[in-house]
Amino acid sequence: MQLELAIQKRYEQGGRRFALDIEFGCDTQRLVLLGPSGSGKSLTLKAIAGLMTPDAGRIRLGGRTLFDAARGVALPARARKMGYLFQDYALLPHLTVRQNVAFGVAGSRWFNPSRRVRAPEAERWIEAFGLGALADAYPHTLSGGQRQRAALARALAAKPEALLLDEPFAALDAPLRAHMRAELGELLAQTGIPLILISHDPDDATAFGDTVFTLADGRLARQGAA
Ligand SMILES: Nc1ncnc2c1ncn2[C@@H]1O[C@H](COP(=O)(O)OP(=O)(O)OP(=O)(O)O)[C@@H](O)[C@H]1O
Repeated sequence: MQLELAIQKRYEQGGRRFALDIEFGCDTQRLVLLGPSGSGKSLTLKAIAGLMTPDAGRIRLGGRTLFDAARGVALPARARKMGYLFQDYALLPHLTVRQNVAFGVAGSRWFNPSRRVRAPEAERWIEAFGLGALADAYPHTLSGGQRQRAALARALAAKPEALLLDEPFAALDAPLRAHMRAELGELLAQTGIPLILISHDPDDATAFGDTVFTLADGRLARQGAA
């Protein structure tokens, strides 16, 4: 993955100010952005996904210009084809695991997959994450780890250009966290899908940080973990 990013964004609201001013380049398959709460990690990830528009700068990924303020380029989020996973897993609560994963395959928010239909691409990921026995279950009946697996299956079923993960293991207990890290590592190696992961946890940098950048107060504080 070749990622070049240089973005600026200012917020001023109710007397609070935040200025994001980040610039880095990376050419490894896996990138981890570390930093304390409020350092600008989620904003940076959202800018890559197309969910936040910087005031200035540019973002290029794999030779594609996703954003270039000076040239008036800002690809819409859907055209960027990122598998973005929020902290809260973002499964659709009224759909079963199978329907949630199939929703990822269809890649359209207007598509309403039937409970009976089995899309081969969805079944592949349900299988890969060991979710077969839970395929007809609804998200509120699953454990944190099971929801995490279902959300990852859904994101990967859409064949994303890159997987963008926001604190993916924060809600899991320590043994499950280690297990999910290993599982995700294997899947990334098998599929070759690039990963950008943001976290507070230095163990995520050890596991996935081919390149690690540490942010502090909206800026790049250093290359590597603290
Ligand atoms: N829409 C917004 N309007 C105003 N300020 C915002 C907005 N979005 C984010 N911020 C501010 O930008 C700063 C960085 O936020 P960001 O979500 O990127 O932090 P983070 O490093 O991901 O933190 P955490 O680890 O807690 O998720 C915070 O101080 C936040 O309050």
